[in-house]
Amino acid sequence: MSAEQRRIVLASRSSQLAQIQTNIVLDTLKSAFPDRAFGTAFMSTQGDKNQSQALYLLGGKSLWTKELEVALLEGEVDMLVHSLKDVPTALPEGCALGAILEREHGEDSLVVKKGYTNGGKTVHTLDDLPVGAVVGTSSVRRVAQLKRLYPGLVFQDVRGNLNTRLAKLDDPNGSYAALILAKAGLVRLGFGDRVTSDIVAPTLFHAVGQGALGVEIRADDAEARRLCDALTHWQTSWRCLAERALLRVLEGGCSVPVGVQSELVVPVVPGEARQGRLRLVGTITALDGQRHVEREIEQDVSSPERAEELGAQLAKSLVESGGREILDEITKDRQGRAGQVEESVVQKNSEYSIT
Ligand SMILES: NCc1[nH]cc(CCC(=O)O)c1CC(=O)O
Repeated sequence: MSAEQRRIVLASRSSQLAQIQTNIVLDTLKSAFPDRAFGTAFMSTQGDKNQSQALYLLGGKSLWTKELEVALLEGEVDMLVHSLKDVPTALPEGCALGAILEREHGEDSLVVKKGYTNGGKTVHTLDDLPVGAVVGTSSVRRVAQLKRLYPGLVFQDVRGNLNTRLAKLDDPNGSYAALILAKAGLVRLGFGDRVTSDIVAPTLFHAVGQGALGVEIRADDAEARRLCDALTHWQTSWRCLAERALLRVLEGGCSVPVGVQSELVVPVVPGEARQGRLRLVGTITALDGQRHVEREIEQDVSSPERAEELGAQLAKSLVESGGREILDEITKDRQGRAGQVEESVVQKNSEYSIT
């Protein structure tokens, strides 16, 4: 290895979860390329700065990524480590997804308040909660899907980083009986023991890309792309590319009530080219939970492009079976309520140091 090799700088948001995720990628790269030099940079984004406005009304799809992309395109950093679910389906000109890492937990989890009981009975699942119990989540996807099945529960917004949210939950004077959070985030932050139960499909379809890490690079950076190949888990990648293709057709970000479930069954045939049977389920739910469309597609795929085609095909089927009306209604509602929210001009973020 030559000494002139450039140092590769990984960057992410400065939240604790983002830093842990960046270090996961850093460690993987270091062990795959022990002779190379790597650095990290952490910065805050629009989403971090605006903690009071409901995510649903903030609207912008690039809340968590824009400032980072500016630094990437200016060549100050080389790889952005994101929770894939926060990455818009359309990337800015010059940016590309270099890697998608293995998804260990795609599902959502219920976290019940410490010491909370329903009339003396332990609460394990949503079914054990009493009518009127307050469940905290800031995701319209979760609220829409769960309102439909649990009309007796009260869903309330909760913001802040995970530590803040858990503190709000456990506050003896607080109003939440439980929270719903992505399992992946809880586990990575070391709060896996707080998971009371998982909430999975068909009760709750998770978000597109949930639980997987994505690495964004400059589209023309061949070296970064090569390093990314060592990070990619192709099975997760094909599943997530299909999920993202579905969302791209629906023109939504992480703040639309679109849920998915995917599975790639790979035949055990040593030496054969990559292939598998991809099953993808997609859902669109009205914000009040009254209408819900659910469609499924299953096919043998032998390339990521084919997986994406399947996702796009499923999106069309969702749109044609009532999804279009639900999405149009949400757009109208949002335009009415968020008229005053301006997309702020994103400037270069100078409050970070590369280490
Ligand atoms: N925007 C929130 C967000 N983005 C990624 C995660 C968790 C990690 C993941 O889903 O990969 C979370 C928190 C949550 O939804 O509970």
